[in-house]
Amino acid sequence: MSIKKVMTIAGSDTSGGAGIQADLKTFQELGVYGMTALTTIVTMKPEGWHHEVHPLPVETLKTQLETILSVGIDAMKTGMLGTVEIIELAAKVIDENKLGKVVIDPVMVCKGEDEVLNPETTDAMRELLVPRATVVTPNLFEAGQLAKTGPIRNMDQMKQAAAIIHEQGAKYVIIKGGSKFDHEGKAVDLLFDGKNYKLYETEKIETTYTHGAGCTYSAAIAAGLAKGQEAEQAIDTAKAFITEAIKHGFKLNEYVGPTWQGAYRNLHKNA
Ligand SMILES: Nc1ncnc2c1ncn2[C@@H]1O[C@H](COP(=O)(O)OP(=O)(O)O)[C@@H](O)[C@H]1O
Ligand SMILES: Cc1ncc(COP(=O)(O)O)c(C=O)c1O
Repeated sequence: MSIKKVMTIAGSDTSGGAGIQADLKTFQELGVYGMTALTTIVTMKPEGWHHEVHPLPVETLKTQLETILSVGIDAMKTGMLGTVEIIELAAKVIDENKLGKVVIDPVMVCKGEDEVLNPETTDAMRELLVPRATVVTPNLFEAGQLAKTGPIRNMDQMKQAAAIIHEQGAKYVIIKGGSKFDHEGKAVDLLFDGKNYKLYETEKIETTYTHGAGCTYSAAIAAGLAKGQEAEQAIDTAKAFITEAIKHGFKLNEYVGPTWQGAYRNLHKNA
């Protein structure tokens, strides 16, 4: 049996819910082999759980990429990149290795944190990574930033932003309405492939335990692409996977509740 290999270029979430930790758990659950190129380490202050970001030297990232690419990969994803230099490096690696199955999760801030956005990294993401994406997975806020439309409040604005981001070069754009978008009480994501819009509607799960949802979702898409699925099929599975993981999100401490990637396997145990 040949196991497909996926690379994630992302940050380490020391609390285990998001970042490369979420990516690796998702890869494992979906039957692909994960390899990690770490950009940064995020720690949380026990009092108040404020995030502190500890970037790694770019040279260390380069060495990790060399290691992974010497093995070879079937797909890749990006998560928290942090600096323009790292975004440039990711773009270079995609080009030099002719990587064709690329999921870009344009992480801009951590959930619940009011970090100041760095406009330069947003610009670099828009100009260097969106054009190289097979699938780009912005949440509502990130979609507004990439498309430069400002806040997205209704379906027309969501469609407009998706079309603009597609125009920037991504083959598939999926904007995650998630819990923040109000659409008849449903959690709605919008997929645009340049021709058609497809709506993913699921029940809105009443929970705040969604830490790592975005990372998990994009990792699941990358796993599907690695296995040879078409983008839409990979997104269908990723949506079912994340919905189950959110349903089984749990309280880690008084500040945070991660999603549970192990939930999907139970759904299929008796199938
Ligand atoms: N409360 C919820 N109920 C159902 N689905 C949700 C909920 N929150 C997020 N999702 C889904 O989880 C996935 C990740 O979305 P989101 O949490 O918005 O990403 P991010 O972590 O990047 O902000 C999307 O498919 C979104 O629709
Ligand atoms: C390393 C890292 N990557 C990504 C994220 C984004 O997480 P989410 O999937 O909840 O949007 C976080 C948030 O804490 C993080 O620490």
